[in-house]
Amino acid sequence: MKVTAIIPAGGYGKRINAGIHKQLIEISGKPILIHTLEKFQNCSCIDAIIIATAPEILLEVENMVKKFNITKVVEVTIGGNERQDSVYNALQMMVYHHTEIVVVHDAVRPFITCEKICEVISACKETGAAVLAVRPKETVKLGGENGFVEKTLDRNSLWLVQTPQAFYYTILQQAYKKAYTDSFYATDDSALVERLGIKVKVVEGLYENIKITTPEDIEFARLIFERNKTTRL
Ligand SMILES: Nc1ccn([C@@H]2O[C@H](COP(=O)(O)OP(=O)(O)OP(=O)(O)O)[C@@H](O)[C@H]2O)c(=O)n1
Ligand SMILES: C[C@](O)(CO)[C@H](O)COP(=O)(O)O
Repeated sequence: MKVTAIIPAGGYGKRINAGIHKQLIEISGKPILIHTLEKFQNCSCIDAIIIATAPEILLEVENMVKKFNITKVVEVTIGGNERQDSVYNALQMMVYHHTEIVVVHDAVRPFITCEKICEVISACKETGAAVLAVRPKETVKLGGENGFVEKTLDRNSLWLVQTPQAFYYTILQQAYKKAYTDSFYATDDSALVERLGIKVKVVEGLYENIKITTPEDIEFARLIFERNKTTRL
């Protein structure tokens, strides 16, 4: 089965506000986007990669892909206003790059491993839809009115969802079609698939697979890269 990764890289990073698109911030000598792409390039479970990025950095991203020899990239397309729009644009490119399985992964989660990518794909092959997720480490409360706690949630049935998320192409395409018909927006792809009544399998993720979101995440990311460099020696 052919597996294509979609890498949404069309955001800016307002919460980090670094003066450049956060996926282009250099850590350990390379842009975050390249660190992420290299994980997919060097993973035998992935056949092709499609990137959706902001129009103002599209040329820069294309040049980076060439410079760092990310040869699995078959298309760099324009992203949209929301993450969902960026993934949708990339999904439309499958008309030219036929695939059976689609794996969506945030450009700003550079600590993913090939092992976890392959695990999510295997679960998807069995079930049609699978996501990576970790269990909350802390007690989780539901907020009520005026800053008071409504109640304490049962942690054992909660998951913090990450990417990659893998789907049969036909399922994801149908989920996106329905979402746009209903003007429905969500923060991840599996939420659209759930609306079709399809069960999404959870694969245990990695706490280290952070989404670089706020300024302290950049500091965490630098530390993880430094540690990885030393442990590899
Ligand atoms: N219109 C958008 C918004 C986000 N993304 C991508 O979706 C992933 C997760 O987005 P996140 O980092 O949460 O959002 P950003 O929009 O990049 O950050 P912010 O909300 O702080 O501006 C990132 O790889 C980001 O580039 C995208 O492709 N298109
Ligand atoms: C898709 C995602 O990475 C799963 O955690 C996340 O939902 C994206 O979050 P965002 O901050 O809403 O872009």
